[in-house]
Amino acid sequence: GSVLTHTGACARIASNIYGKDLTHRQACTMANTIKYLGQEEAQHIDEELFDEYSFSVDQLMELAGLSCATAVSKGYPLLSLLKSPPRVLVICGPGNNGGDGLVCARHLKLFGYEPSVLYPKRPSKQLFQNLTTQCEKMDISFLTEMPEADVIDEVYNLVVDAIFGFSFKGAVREPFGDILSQLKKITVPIASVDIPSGWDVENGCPDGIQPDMLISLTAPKKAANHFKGRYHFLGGRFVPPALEQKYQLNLPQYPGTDCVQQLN
Ligand SMILES: NC(=O)C1=CN([C@@H]2O[C@H](COP(=O)(O)OP(=O)(O)OC[C@H]3O[C@@H](n4cnc5c(N)ncnc54)[C@H](OP(=O)(O)O)[C@@H]3O)[C@@H](O)[C@H]2O)[C@H](O)CC1
Ligand SMILES: [K+]
Repeated sequence: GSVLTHTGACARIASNIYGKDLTHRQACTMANTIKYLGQEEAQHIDEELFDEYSFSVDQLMELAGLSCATAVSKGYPLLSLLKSPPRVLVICGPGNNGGDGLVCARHLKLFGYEPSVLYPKRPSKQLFQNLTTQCEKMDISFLTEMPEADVIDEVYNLVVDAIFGFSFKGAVREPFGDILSQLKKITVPIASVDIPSGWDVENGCPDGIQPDMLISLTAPKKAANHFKGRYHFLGGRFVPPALEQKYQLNLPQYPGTDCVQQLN
């Protein structure tokens, strides 16, 4: 057939194959055929990484959190920040998404940012205690309560949302309802880890938070179809090729040795 530009290829896919009501972003996704995962599929892949491939949570969390800090440094470089010192608020939830946030905070500190962490519901597992100690020992401050939206806008350059990931279900329970309602009011950018918190993992949430950056880990989840922010990154470069093939993830090639790649 004829040689098509990227836009032309996406337009053809949108109109000829999948119907005319696709956005350019959706058509791109299909043209590149990277798979967007449902909730159960994401959980199966996660289990398989641990049970069949013998990874430990610590290992993958370290790579996931490093990816997040790297994506933040690409989207919001230190020299571009409007407020000095380069403060970043990292909000961590009670599961592994929150663990990714703690790792991200530690790497952001190493990159020269000044992260503060809000970690209101802490699991008793040793892993999370260790990650908390590592942050404390690096002089990362832990907040005792969620700042009001206007205070966040005044003090911080951006917020990393590591509250909920692919295991989120049902109506948001406190204290996270209050936290998310403040996040809906802020004007500084939000960078969401894996899924914008409070969004249904597959269907999104039209009146939820609207992050400026999404860092999808392993592979995007279906909710990413509803992401309208400026930066969509893929991170978590740890998927063994056989697992990628089994689930037909069709991950795009990471550039060189980078741990993240920008999807759009
Ligand atoms: N394979 C990978 O790519 C890896 C991804 N990682 C990250 O892990 C998360 C998934 O982590 P998981 O621990 O399974 O779950 P979450 O962090 O999404 O959330 C679980 C906790 O959230 C609570 N929860 C759930 N729903 C609600 C709600 N409606 N209101 C309030 N709280 C809620 C839940 O609480 P319970 O009381 O139900 O226990 C859990 O405490 C993935 O997204 C990645 O970010 C790994 O780091 C590495 C491998
Ligand atoms: K999140």
